[in-house]
Amino acid sequence: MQTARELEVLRSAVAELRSGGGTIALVPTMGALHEGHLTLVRQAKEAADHVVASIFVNPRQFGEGEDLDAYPRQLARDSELLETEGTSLLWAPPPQEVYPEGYATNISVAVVSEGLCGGDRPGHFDGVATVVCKLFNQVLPDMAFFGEKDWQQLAVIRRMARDLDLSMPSVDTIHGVPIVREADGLAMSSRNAYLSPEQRSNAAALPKAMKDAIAVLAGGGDTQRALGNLRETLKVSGFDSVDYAEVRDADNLKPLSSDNGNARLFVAARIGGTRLIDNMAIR
Ligand SMILES: Nc1ncnc2c1ncn2[C@@H]1O[C@H](COP(=O)(O)OP(=O)(O)OP(=O)(O)O)[C@@H](O)[C@H]1O
Ligand SMILES: CC(C)(CO)[C@@H](O)C(=O)[O-]
Ligand code: BAL
Repeated sequence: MQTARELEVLRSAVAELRSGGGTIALVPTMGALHEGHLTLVRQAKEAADHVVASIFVNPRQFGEGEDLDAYPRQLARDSELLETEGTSLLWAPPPQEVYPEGYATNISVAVVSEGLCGGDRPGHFDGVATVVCKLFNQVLPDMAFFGEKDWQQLAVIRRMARDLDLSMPSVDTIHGVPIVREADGLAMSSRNAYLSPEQRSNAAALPKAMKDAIAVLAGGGDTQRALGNLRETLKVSGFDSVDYAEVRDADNLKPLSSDNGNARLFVAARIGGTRLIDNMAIR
């Protein structure tokens, strides 16, 4: 597996892969890889001839006071994991390669970015859309893979690809991969590493409380009452606060009645300083 840290090197490595005539799948990440990321890589490998993975902790998607500096960086370990999975090329640029002196462009996707994580993290999805558009243009992949853990992020990226008429990849080849969970149900996330053993054990209350709420909602129970109970359960289970617990349309992310077949439950909650997110279909 080749690692590129400069755009020029990336472009010639991608051209080399292309010269064999095969297809390319891109898997964008911020590193500190876990089984969730590796599942994306495996699905990408099944779908394309070559997998290009990126590792870039994108400063533009972190707000003031967020964990940009603390975010785990473990490039050597991540490279080994990617190589073992048969990744062809790793794109791991330093920040100045992505945002050189004078960089001035922002991509902002309205509507799907509003509320949920977009409400709690102002500017976050501008940062995501901007860097993902750049990654797409840098690699020009035939397809790309993202996790459904970050469901709103996936909706933002698809909206951007549709609105900007992107063709490499086109919106139809932006694939979502179901959430990979730990044995106790907690969605895998690089930020789980911030949790103390006690917090980690308490964190399992999040998927459990969501499943309980879904059982009530799918049975026709009152939405506000079910969401209120979910908030209460999280608080008594060791969570410090709940940023949001909402039912929304799975596709356009507009608020939706829980008896609609396309309804999905979205929750973000904090345990110590760590913010965890999850989402599940209501059915
Ligand atoms: N548990 C998971 N299941 C499926 N996909 C995942 C999972 N965790 C992360 N991903 C996906 O991997 C890609 C890279 O995500 P990222 O590097 O931010 O990891 P993360 O674990 O989500 O980290 P964070 O803790 O910052 O949320 C994204 O498309 C994300 O949705
Ligand atoms: C898509 C992404 C790599 C953009 O920085 C990031 O938001 C992530 O890892 O989910
Ligand atoms: N996994 C989404 C990236 C972020 O939280 O910044």
